Amino acid sequence: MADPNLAYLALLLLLPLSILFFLYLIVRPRPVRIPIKNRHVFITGGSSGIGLALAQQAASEGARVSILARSLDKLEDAKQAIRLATGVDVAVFAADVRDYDAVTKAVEEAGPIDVLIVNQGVFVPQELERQGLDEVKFMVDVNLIGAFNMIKAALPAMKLNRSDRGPASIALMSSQAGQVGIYGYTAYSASKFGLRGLAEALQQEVIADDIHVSLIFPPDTDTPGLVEENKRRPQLTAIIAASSGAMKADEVAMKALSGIKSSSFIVPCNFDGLLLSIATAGLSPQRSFLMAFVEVVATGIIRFVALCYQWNWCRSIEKWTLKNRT
Ligand SMILES: NC(=O)C1=CN([C@@H]2O[C@H](COP(=O)(O)OP(=O)(O)OC[C@H]3O[C@@H](n4cnc5c(N)ncnc54)[C@H](OP(=O)(O)O)[C@@H]3O)[C@@H](O)[C@H]2O)C=CC1
Ligand SMILES: CCCCCCCCCCCCCCCC(=O)[C@@H](N)CO
Repeated sequence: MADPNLAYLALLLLLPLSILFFLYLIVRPRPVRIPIKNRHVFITGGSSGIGLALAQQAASEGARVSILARSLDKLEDAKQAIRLATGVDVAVFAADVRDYDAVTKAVEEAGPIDVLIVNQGVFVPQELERQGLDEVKFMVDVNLIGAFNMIKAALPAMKLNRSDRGPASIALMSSQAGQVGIYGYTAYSASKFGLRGLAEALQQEVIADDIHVSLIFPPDTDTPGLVEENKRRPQLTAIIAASSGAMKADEVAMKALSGIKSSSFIVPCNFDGLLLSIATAGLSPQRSFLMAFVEVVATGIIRFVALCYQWNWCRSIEKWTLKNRT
């Protein structure tokens, strides 16, 4: 005689397994591998911090690498550093991403791109009430409009002969502050949230051309940019941002590159980032059926954890305000 407990157990196992199988059937777009070796990787903001680490890793994996930034001096220094570390020469392009004509010229000179990494970014933290609109516009222009300029300039040649050249990637460097708004980051968070809208819509437009979009979400990362930022970061910004541990530029570059290679749409960089990505999954594509399963099962409990973070942040703001109000 069959044990009824066993029957319950079988049912209990059957439910998650069938959800898993269902997700395996339906996740779209399907994951693809995006090779790096012998391909043209073009990195904006490639002369410093995360971009420089990405350029170095891509070069050491056998890619043909181009880097773009404003200062030619910093580009030449980066080129030298990459040559020393890898023995590989990268091509450098001095242009401001806010200048569409300059960017178009650079992209034409560099030749058709297989992997475009839009990584340039500026961050000037400040309460909106105290921040000038010039700084607000600066961040939106460089971080968001700069991404539009780069993609518009690169896309036509990226699409050309794609079927002979294999799958391509457009990766955008967002930030955890592009998944949750943080005190002192009104303009910065808006620019980075903006990249998400751009990326979700763009992925639908270019999937038929075998182009795969990735959005990367690093926490605080030890770079020259962060050193500058820290000189004027409001205390509360630092307190709240410390909710996610800091990373090294090399670690972020490694996570980013492996996310790009596996064509992941959302690329978190650490464990808090993974929780954050599940909490904010929304209607983004998820190419991994395993991650899709984790999202389906864990979203409720992670929302609970997210509300605890909000509670904690609000408490920090209250305490800080009490202490600093005369
Ligand atoms: N460091 C951090 O804590 C985090 C950073 N990020 C994001 O990662 C990206 C890289 O940050 P990070 O490595 O710290 O930055 P850095 O400040 O160290 O480097 C920024 C790079 O972007 C270039 N750049 C800046 N403005 C422009 C422009 N208008 N046109 C072309 N290039 C430009 C810089 O060169 P030049 O000045 O010569 O133009 C430099 O190469 C940014 O998008 C940032 O928002 C995300 C999360 C955390
Ligand atoms: C559901 C559970 C969630 C748990 C984790 C939440 C952690 C959020 C921390 C956000 C930190 C934002 C840092 C931005 C860094 C950056 O972009 C700058 N250094 C550049 O300006």
